[in-house]
Amino acid sequence: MSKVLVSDSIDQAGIDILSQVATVDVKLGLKPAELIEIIGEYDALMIRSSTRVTQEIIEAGTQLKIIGRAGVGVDNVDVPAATRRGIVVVNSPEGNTIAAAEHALAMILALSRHIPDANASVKRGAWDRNSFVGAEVYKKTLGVVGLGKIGSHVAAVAKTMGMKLLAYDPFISTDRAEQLGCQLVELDLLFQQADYITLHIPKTPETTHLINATTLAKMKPTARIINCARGGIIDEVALAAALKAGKIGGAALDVFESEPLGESELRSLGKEIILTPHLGASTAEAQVNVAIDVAEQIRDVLLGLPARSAVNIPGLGPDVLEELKPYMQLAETLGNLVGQLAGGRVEVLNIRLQGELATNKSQPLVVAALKGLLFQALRERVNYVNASIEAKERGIRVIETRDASIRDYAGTLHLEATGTLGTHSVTGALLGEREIHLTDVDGFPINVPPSKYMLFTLHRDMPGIIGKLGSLLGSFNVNIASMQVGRKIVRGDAVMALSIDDPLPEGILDEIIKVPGIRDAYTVTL
Ligand SMILES: NC(=O)C1=CN([C@@H]2O[C@H](COP(=O)(O)OP(=O)(O)OC[C@H]3O[C@@H](n4cnc5c(N)ncnc54)[C@H](O)[C@@H]3O)[C@@H](O)[C@H]2O)C=CC1
Ligand SMILES: O=C(O)CCC(=O)C(=O)O
Repeated sequence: MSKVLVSDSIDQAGIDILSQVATVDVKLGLKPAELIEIIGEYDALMIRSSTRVTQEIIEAGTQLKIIGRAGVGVDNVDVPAATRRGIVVVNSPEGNTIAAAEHALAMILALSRHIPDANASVKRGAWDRNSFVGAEVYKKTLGVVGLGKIGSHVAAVAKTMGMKLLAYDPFISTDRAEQLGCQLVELDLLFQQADYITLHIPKTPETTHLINATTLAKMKPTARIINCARGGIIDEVALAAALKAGKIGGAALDVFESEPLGESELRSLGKEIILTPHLGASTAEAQVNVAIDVAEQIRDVLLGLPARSAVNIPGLGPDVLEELKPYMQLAETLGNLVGQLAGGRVEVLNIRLQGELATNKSQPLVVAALKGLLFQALRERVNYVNASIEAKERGIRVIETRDASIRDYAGTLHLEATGTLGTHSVTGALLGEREIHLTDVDGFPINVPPSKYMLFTLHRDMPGIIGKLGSLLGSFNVNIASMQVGRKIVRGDAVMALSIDDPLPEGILDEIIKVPGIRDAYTVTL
């Protein structure tokens, strides 16, 4: 049974899902050295934001197949190191969107009305109404930096509070911004005009210290900055200095350059600053959402299925991936089959997407086919993450064609590869949305579900051949589960596809080829 290590606190709903397929160990508060010492035993690691998954940890995780981040930001995971090792990194892109957006909105209002300090003052026994005169957000300008999932929700709610919205996001269209009631502007203009600036961007080299002494100097002296995105987007030293000097009006921070926040000037400031300990995603609802979302993906990957929100494989929306998943399994099975029929050293893999598949995104299917093709060479080391890189390193060229015409099935996938055993092709389709069927081998029509052990023969369609093959297999104690012959013309060439219960014993292929009429025989394990 697989083993999963959960090293940050995760909702029980996630643990329950993982427990369906794995032994789950929850070990919180591990020091890096302790994690390095034990990670080698685990197939999966599930974290939130406290565990830093460094290259060293990834290298020590010799069995690791997947790292699941129960949240959005994966900046606490060395994703390139994981990719190099073929480890899938998944997150929950939407599970905590509302929670983080509502935290930012709460920060805006709490900062405007001095709620934390007023509350603390009453609790101390005072009744001071003069020190806490606030400001209204109505008709004020909110500058949203990053109009993605969280930024959009903040904008939508702020709009209903009567705020004027400016937004900066170089990757969002004017149309989308307009739909949200935002005016897309350059960053400098947003800094100059906004009364509130809320950050909803990832931390990248471009966004690190985006808010610094220079940009702070462009803002209104009354401007309030909210950061519920990532620490390090704001230069904390510059922010503390600007607040002290009255160059800006206030700040509310949920995230910090270093977490937990250590010694910091920020702690010494008064009601102009609100600090929360990275609580953006800390709602009961969000924690259930992210735990389920990520645990399901870990479960799927441990079962050999693709993950819907992998950050280090060519991404597709979860809906598209969910729809493509059965076809990805078809592609992988066909890749594995054609790879074994063709033998090693495949240089070109031809993939034809037929029918409804022709209009689909092909990349996941190509990746899945390559994963199958390379399985014999790399076994468990090949996965959806590294299949393309491994194929490229082996000089395998992929040629993709599309044919939208519908034949017998809504969508079929045809793979052809040339290797040390010659050129071979296989075609497959889905029956009833999920059931894989082989519909063609080497140009001969068949209709069989793939099975773990299979035998294919190329033979002359003539009386007695099936009986002879059956007797031969029987003499080697090989039990045939099913058999089908595919032929184009009567008494011409034909292909026989047999499902057998056990692997074919050593040496039997040579005997099969000696049967008069049989020209070639191949055995595969799927
Ligand atoms: N405080 C907390 O507990 C939480 C924090 N987060 C953080 O919130 C941030 C936003 O998350 P989502 O909205 O889910 O992400 P998202 O990916 O939906 O949106 C990010 C937006 O930032 C934009 N962007 C990227 N680079 C930019 C740049 N240089 N300038 C301006 N815009 C840029 C992108 O185009 C995108 O629209 C992330 O950093 C995430 O890690 C998310 C959840 C909880
Ligand atoms: O797990 C958490 O509480 C942090 C959430 C977060 O920062 C994120 O999802 O990016």
